[in-house]
Amino acid sequence: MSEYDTVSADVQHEEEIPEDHPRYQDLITRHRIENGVEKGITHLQGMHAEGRGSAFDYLLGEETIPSADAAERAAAAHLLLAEQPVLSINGNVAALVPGEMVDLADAVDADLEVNLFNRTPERIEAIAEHLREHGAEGVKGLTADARIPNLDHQRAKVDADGIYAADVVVVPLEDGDRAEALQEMEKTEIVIDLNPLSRSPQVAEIPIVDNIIRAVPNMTAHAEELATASEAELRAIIEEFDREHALEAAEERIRNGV
Ligand SMILES: Nc1ncnc2c1ncn2[C@@H]1O[C@H](COP(=O)(O)OP(=O)(O)OP(=O)(O)O)[C@@H](O)[C@H]1O
Ligand SMILES: CC(C)(COP(=O)(O)O)[C@@H](O)C(=O)O
Ligand code: BAL
Repeated sequence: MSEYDTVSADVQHEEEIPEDHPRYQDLITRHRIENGVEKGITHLQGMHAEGRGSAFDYLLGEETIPSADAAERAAAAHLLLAEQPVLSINGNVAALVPGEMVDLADAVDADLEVNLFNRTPERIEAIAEHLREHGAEGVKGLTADARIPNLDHQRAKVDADGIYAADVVVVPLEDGDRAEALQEMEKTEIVIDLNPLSRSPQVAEIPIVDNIIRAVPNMTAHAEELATASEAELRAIIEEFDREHALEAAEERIRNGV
């Protein structure tokens, strides 16, 4: 029996959730994680991670705060300027925003790479297939012929022509150790994480403190709007972005509601 067999098969479908429920988006999110576990793409621990994120989102007011929108615009600018951008996909990301990640990859000409903390061949293949079902053409992460230096564990496994070679990497819902190790490789790291105190946003050049469900479509919208911007304009957007302010503004909203 696999760990997934212990999860109830009685998973509600999204369309059964009343749209006028005041916490509709949070309910949808929970159900997507539950469905991800059922399908073998999300690890059971993904539910704990979702619970942590959900608590922070509640305190943020379940909205994209202005500093997060600025971070999402700066992230789009970085991705458009990148030579080899890669979007990292774990089991939670695959369950929550598969089509949206494919759209972002298309908008900025990035690769998608499956990169897991709880790595198994079955989950890697199931996630790659799930992304393909949502329109992805080439999915990286299956070759795993390179290692992130100074990082023990399965989570160090990456593709030599993917995350290993990337100049800009989007790492949503990332663990702090891997975020730090990628930072040491001198990559421009864009982290999406609802906890501004988590180690990952703390080390990222662009910390996005927002729910991935809102952040990714907003990054794509910014990228589409900036598609014809000059290099100087994109660099100015990046220059203007203040990462310390973004982290402080998110913490202030969570602690004091302002
Ligand atoms: N839907 C979501 N959107 C954005 N962030 C989320 C979402 N769901 C969960 N998170 C965040 O993703 C992170 C996943 O946890 P993870 O174990 O990878 O990091 P951690 O151990 O909490 O922190 P650290 O980065 O210090 O290791 C948590 O910080 C959680 O708040
Ligand atoms: C559950 C997860 C957020 C992702 O795990 P995976 O899909 O295996 O990369 C993990 O990093 C954790 O915090 O426990
Ligand atoms: N994400 C798995 C546990 C951690 O290192 O945060």
